[in-house]
Amino acid sequence: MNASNAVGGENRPVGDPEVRDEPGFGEEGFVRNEADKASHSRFSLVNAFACAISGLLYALKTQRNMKIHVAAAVLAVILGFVLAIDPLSWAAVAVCIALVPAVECVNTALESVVDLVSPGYADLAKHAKDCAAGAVLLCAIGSLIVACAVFLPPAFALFCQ
Ligand SMILES: Nc1ncnc2c1ncn2[C@@H]1O[C@H](COP(=O)(O)OP(=O)(O)OP(=O)(O)O)[C@@H](O)[C@H]1O
Repeated sequence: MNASNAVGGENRPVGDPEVRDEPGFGEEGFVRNEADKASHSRFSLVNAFACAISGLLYALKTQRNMKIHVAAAVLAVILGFVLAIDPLSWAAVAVCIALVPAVECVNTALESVVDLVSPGYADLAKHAKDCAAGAVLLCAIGSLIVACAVFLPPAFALFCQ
């Protein structure tokens, strides 16, 4: 299947120079096609970071769950300082803080691709989205267990002394 887009209801290849200048393709109409990838001419490390940050911001803006993950991460960091957790506990908290939003980003990416290729109902689309949501749920449950293991003992010690 050829990569294409539907600006203004038309389907044209993403490498079409006219498409690059149209709204909806980044502020500078930035789109990479196969020729760009082969030449590596237009894609610096800064571009790569900018795209990654743009993806994180997109997920944060559009996904309610992402906002919840970020709020939980902020709460975990505050609790970590208040309860003076040890370095190993900080490492466990840091892994959870990175892992859950990362999986949510992958979930968001998968939802976007599914919506692109299957705008109407399809059993496979349902399974794909449900599995991705399941992955987020598993990570969130694991992180909750880690949070209980890390924060509950020092919290009890603090309030029961
Ligand atoms: N094209 C489709 N075909 C079949 N079922 C779909 C389709 N799109 C969505 N669904 C069903 O609706 C659910 C919610 O999909 P939606 O795209 O609204 O994700 P969401 O509300 O952002 O979910 P999440 O909370 O996991 O981010 C999916 O898990 C799936 O069961």
